[in-house]
Amino acid sequence: MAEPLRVAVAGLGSIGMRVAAALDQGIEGLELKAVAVRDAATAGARLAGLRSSPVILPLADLPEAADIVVECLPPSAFSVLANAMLNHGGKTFVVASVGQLLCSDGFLDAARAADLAILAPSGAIAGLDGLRAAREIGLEAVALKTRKPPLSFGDGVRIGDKTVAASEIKEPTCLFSGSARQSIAAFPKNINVAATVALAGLGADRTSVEIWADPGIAMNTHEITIRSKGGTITAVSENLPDADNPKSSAITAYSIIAALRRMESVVSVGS
Ligand SMILES: NC(=O)C1=CN([C@@H]2O[C@H](COP(=O)(O)OP(=O)(O)OC[C@H]3O[C@@H](n4cnc5c(N)ncnc54)[C@H](OP(=O)(O)O)[C@@H]3O)[C@@H](O)[C@H]2O)C=CC1
Ligand SMILES: O=C([O-])CC(=O)C(=O)O
Repeated sequence: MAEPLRVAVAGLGSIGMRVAAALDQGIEGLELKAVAVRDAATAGARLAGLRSSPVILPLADLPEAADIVVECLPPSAFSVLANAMLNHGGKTFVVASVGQLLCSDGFLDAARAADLAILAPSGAIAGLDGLRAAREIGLEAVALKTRKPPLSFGDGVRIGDKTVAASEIKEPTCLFSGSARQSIAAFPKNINVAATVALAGLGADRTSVEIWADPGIAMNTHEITIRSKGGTITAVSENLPDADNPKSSAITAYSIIAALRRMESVVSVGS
């Protein structure tokens, strides 16, 4: 039997902790070998419930220790890991902070040159299967409308050049309208899904995005509308905010776990 592939998880927050726990529970063909945390003093508590004993390493050392590195970091920590991945060709980089792929100039070209495989799971959005097919027949327009409860943007919500308390937003309020690239710059922790849609479809500048804070909803809601020569697809995801981090939808971690499970499965459905 082949040796299991070694997996490292970067960042043990709301998403990373669930991914590490799933690997610990067992995903065929994969083995949790290493993790990176911001503060080593918290690592013991985070790893206490696991059966396996992954080594705790600095971010930049993860690529050496693993065949697959799963990034679950805040956007600000992404580039340290991404640059380290470039020095380790032939590995797989599974990315949660997908927006950073649009922000890092030249990273995708460098990854191609380094034979680095980048995998962006669907995360908090559904409908990418249809988007991929529509791209093949001929895309005409792709639009993403994201609505979240005000608290999903944090205590302070940015509206134009002002920041207001989430509790002060009493009606649906448009926070942003523009391209996917601009949306990531404006809301890096809230709209990675725009980058995922852009990469699968019309690109960062031709994918249009609206972001709304809506006190009337409880779910992080993403609606994607795809117009192509094959017709129109509309897909709506209504996601529970993650209990540990309401900016992120709870389903996101499970999309990464599902992507890891697919790597070694005999049948691949819906790709
Ligand atoms: N693709 C998608 O559809 C989605 C993507 N996301 C993105 O996924 C990413 C992870 O989200 P989430 O888990 O909710 O975020 P969290 O803030 O819950 O977790 C991030 C973790 O990274 C840790 N960390 C910070 N700096 C470092 C460092 N230098 N080295 C190692 N660990 C570090 C933090 O440590 P500490 O706890 O000590 O601060 C924290 O535990 C974010 O960028 C988020 O925007 C989110 C939702 C959907
Ligand atoms: O989790 C979500 O609903 C979406 C999100 O934060 C992101 O795309 O960054």
